[in-house]
Amino acid sequence: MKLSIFGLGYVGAVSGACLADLGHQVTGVDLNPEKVARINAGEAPIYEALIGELTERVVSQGRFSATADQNAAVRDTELSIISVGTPTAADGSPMMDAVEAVTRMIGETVRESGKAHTVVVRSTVTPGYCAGTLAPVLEAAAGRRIGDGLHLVFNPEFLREGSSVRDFREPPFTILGSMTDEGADIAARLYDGIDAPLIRTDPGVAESIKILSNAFHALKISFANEAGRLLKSSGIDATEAMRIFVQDTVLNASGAYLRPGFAFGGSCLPKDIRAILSMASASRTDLPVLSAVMGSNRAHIDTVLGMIMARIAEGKPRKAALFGLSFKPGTDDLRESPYVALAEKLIGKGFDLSIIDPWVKTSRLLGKNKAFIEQEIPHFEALLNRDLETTLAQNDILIIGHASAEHLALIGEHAAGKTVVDLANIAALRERGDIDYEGVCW
Ligand SMILES: NC(=O)C1=CN([C@@H]2O[C@H](COP(=O)(O)OP(=O)(O)OC[C@H]3O[C@@H](n4cnc5c(N)ncnc54)[C@H](O)[C@@H]3O)[C@@H](O)[C@H]2O)C=CC1
Ligand SMILES: O=C(O)[C@H]1O[C@H](OP(=O)(O)OP(=O)(O)OC[C@H]2O[C@@H](n3ccc(=O)[nH]c3=O)[C@H](O)[C@@H]2O)[C@H](O)[C@@H](O)[C@@H]1O
Repeated sequence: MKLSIFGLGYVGAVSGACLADLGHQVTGVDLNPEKVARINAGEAPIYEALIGELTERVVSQGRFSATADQNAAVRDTELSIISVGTPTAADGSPMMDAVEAVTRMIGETVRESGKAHTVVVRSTVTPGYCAGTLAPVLEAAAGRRIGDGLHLVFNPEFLREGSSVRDFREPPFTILGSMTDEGADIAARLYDGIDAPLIRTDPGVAESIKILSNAFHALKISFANEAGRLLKSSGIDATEAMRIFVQDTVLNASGAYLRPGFAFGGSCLPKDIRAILSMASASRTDLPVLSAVMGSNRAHIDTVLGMIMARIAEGKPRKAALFGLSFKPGTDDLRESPYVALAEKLIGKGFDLSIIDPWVKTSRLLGKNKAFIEQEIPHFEALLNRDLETTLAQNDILIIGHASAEHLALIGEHAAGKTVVDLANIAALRERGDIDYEGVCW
């Protein structure tokens, strides 16, 4: 199938390369010329496992290219995927401007061409949005009704950053929330070759499944972390309790997101919780549990800050090394990273902080990711990835968010006599008797 993808961020760049790999002819479009140039040079605009080599291969095979010419991309293809960003607006609701602008442009282009076209929305939207808001926009711009050679499908994406190519290839399910049967038939052809249950439903149900999944992930993490804080206060090993707890797959749906650890973050879970809360507020629906999730997450970061400040109260200098800055290992995405939040709090308390994260290379940061870290910690480049040996030698407080196996080995060599605040449950550190060790939930 010849298809276009609008928005070459995590979702668009990964979907574009993976769909090209499935045999489709893919044209990517982005407003950011650097992302377009990178794709055409065979380079992925994001940094994580597998995507670099996959992009290089499908671009060199001529199956994936990028352009800034939006109209040509629509004219030359039969289906357009929308995967532009939907960041949080000031009132907590997701900003739909980019989704709407792209939809309008697609509609106007198909009005001129007179050809059939299918629009597949992959960006996360609030329940009811496609049928209630986007369909009228598309129909008005195209000058035709949906069903008249024009289709609108909401097709949620479930990939996780850091494992996005694998997640694209092995999704839990493929959901097509289509306004027409023919639209679902056309969109289903995208995923020929993907071995996952294919579920057809209406757009509102599909939109709900996506946003509820993310809310449930955040809720589970908060639950596991609160369990961790509670059990630690009673001297009980939360890791062991939850290790056994998740073995119940009869009454508990899955063990994912239920291991106590550090706070959650990233560009999706916090954003989608805010989207749900703004929707609830607009409809005057009281959601006491979901309203508390972000507060619980912040309390978790403050608990770790408290552990570190307790050492300062004991006389240690305000100087620490933080391992891990991206929101999780295996990616350089810093957006709403809880490690950035922790770093910012420590800097605010006057710490001389060194940050080590081999995944984050300042020269590679782009777009919203770059803007986020520049706003949160303007001088981050000066703190990041100083010489590792020197950092380990000069810091008495080591905070382990995430670190490579190689770095963990070096940390182990330098840890004797130091304070280690472990957010990642590193057994090799936890089991040692010669360090001032404190785990976040154990
Ligand atoms: N990052 C993730 O793991 C996942 C994200 N999602 C959802 O997918 C959507 C996209 O997320 P990301 O890829 O992370 O966003 P992103 O912020 O990494 O990328 C969005 C891209 O859209 C581009 N863009 C904005 N307006 C445009 C326009 N008018 N025309 C063409 N390009 C335009 C931006 O320049 C940017 O490159 C969001 O709704 C997000 O909630 C869904 C599942 C997973
Ligand atoms: O809609 C989205 O954008 C995506 O959001 C999340 O994906 P992502 O944010 O990339 O990564 P996750 O692995 O879900 O991690 C999110 C946060 O939760 C934390 N986490 C994850 C797993 C866990 O067991 N515990 C935990 O604290 C991570 O460290 C991270 O801060 C969802 O999990 C994806 O299914 C979804 O497609």
